Amino acid sequence: MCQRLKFTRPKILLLGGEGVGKTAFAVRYVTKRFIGEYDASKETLYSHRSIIDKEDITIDIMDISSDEEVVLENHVRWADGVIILYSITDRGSFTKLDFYHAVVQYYRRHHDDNEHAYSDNIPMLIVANKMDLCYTGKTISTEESDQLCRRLNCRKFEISVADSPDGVSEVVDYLLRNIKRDMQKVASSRRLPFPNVKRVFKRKVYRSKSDTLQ
Ligand SMILES: Nc1nc2c(ncn2[C@@H]2O[C@H](COP(=O)(O)OP(=O)(O)OP(=O)(O)O)[C@@H](O)[C@H]2O)c(=O)[nH]1
Repeated sequence: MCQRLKFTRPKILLLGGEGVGKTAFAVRYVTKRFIGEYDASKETLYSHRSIIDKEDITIDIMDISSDEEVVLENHVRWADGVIILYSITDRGSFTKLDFYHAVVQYYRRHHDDNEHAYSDNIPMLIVANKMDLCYTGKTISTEESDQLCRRLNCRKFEISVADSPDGVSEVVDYLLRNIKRDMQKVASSRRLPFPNVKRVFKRKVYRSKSDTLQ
């Protein structure tokens, strides 16, 4: 179950190793610009208005630079969707994908908070960033990362935040549609008893009408 069923303000969390391009990704999405050097501040929340499938929404994107347990726990529970980035030039950041994936799953499934029920299956994507550097020598191959993403059951996107804003938009739009679909699924499963009640009620009315006619 998910505690938020309204798509008007979806929340996206960016995770990934140091220097993979999380801030560059968020700034690119919000401003369409790539400025090269970014503040390595602890966490920044970016808010951006956009039209998705004719809906006017505000998207919150959280960029955190900490692997502290409590920080990860709070933000994973805050999010409606997660993007895990790695840099194709940094094997350490690729190896960390398993860790972030496990952390997200763990904190969505284990909590003492009875007031909120969190969605276990939060939409999660993997982004291979810095594809503009793919010809420079030691990089993570597409085949290797495909294999890992299949095992983690995550959709992967290969982009270069530096090269163009298109990949970033494609990733965010894809995640937003998945968040929306999940929220609609939960909302309709909560509405389910009502059509059943209606059907039973209609049947009763019909039966009592036909009783009077006979
Ligand atoms: N070549 C190339 N460099 C990139 C790309 N995306 C980001 N960078 C560079 O990578 C460096 C780190 O980017 P950041 O956005 O600060 O990375 P981060 O993940 O937020 O880093 P931390 O907050 O320190 O964890 C910067 O120098 C960026 O200019 C890309 O697609 N290609």
